[in-house]
Amino acid sequence: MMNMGGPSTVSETHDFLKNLFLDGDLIPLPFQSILAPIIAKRRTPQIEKQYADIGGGSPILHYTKLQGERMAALLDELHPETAPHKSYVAFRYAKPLTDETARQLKADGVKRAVAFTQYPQYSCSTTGSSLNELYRRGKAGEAGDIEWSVIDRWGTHPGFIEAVAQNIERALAKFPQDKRSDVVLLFSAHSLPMSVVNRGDPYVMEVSASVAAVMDRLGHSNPYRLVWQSQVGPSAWMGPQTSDAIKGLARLGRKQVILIPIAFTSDHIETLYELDLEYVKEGKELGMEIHRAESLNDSPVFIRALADLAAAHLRDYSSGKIGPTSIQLGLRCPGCTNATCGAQKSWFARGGR
Ligand SMILES: C=CC1=C(C)c2cc3[nH]c(cc4nc(cc5[nH]c(cc1n2)c(C)c5CCC(=O)O)C(CCC(=O)O)=C4C)c(C)c3C=C
Ligand SMILES: [Fe+2]
Ligand SMILES: [Fe+2]
Repeated sequence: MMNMGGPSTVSETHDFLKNLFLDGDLIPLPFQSILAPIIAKRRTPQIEKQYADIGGGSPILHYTKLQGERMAALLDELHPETAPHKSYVAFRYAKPLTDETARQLKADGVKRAVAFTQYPQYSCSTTGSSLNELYRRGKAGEAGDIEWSVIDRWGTHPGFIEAVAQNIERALAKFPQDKRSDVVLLFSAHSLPMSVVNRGDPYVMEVSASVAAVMDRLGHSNPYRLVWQSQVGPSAWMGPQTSDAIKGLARLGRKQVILIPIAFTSDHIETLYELDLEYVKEGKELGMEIHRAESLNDSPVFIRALADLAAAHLRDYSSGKIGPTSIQLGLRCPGCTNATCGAQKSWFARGGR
């Protein structure tokens, strides 16, 4: 279960930020190993305060473990040929880090594993970075002798779409019935720098596909937009920004809104701090009735979707219908200049050999 992770306690915030700013696949910096600790140190107090305000840490480890354990139990029933199944968590910036998990796989004598991204939509900055790190560890022999395959994206899987749609329906039910069809559905995803979008990163297209699939499932019952949040730094990022969109809707008199996190499956500061504490509050001050759809967290519909995805992957892989990775993973972004991306894709295409 690959994801970025988050500080489980406030005191882990600094190490989390340091690992994040050290990642050249996410933020390429000149003199990275010198600059990263300086930037991390400078940002730590502000981000620590945000984690303190949402209850003292990120719930991502709790939910990822829970999702993985429940998925593995379902998988034993859905695909008994490869049972027993066991889930491991490999985070990119928080414990358990990918190198620690690699050593655990080796110690447990694992011979077959699926690198399962927990980001529904693919970006080189997220899933790509996790795969690059796993490739480095695997190639160095840290994970032992494993036959690898990869589930690298699943943003339009019907079970995932169903789980999101059900959470939207629950949020819609909070509005009076006669006003419900006027409520604006504001899908919000973490933004990307335009330099990454223009390199040909598939994330914006894949998030859009998720939104289109959710709206199909809802029978296009409401007006909607896809907006982008959490940009950092002075460069140009994908817009419109979520906070500007909320203010704009208020100005236009569209004062009933549901915010929907669409690119992350468990709660984190973007939902609990940025959406709930900042934007929902801002919206209310502008006289809006604004609610947030819940994150997927422990949604049984979502966990069943993870198990279905894994079962289909194992079945199709065993029968030779699919290779170790999706066909789409094999294509580097037209503007990619990161040699690790190329080496990583070839390594996983050979099953990690
Ligand atoms: C699908 C989700 C995410 C994408 C895509 C993404 C790209 C991306 N992020 C940065 C820079 C930062 N991200 C930070 C924190 C952070 N990012 C995501 C998700 C995605 N990022 C999450 C869930 C978090 C954790 C915070 C939380 O909500 O719990 C940070 C650190 C926080 C800060 O200093 O503000 C930075 C920096 C870039 C540059 C990027 C694409 C290239
Ligand atoms: Fe981010
Ligand atoms: Fe790349």
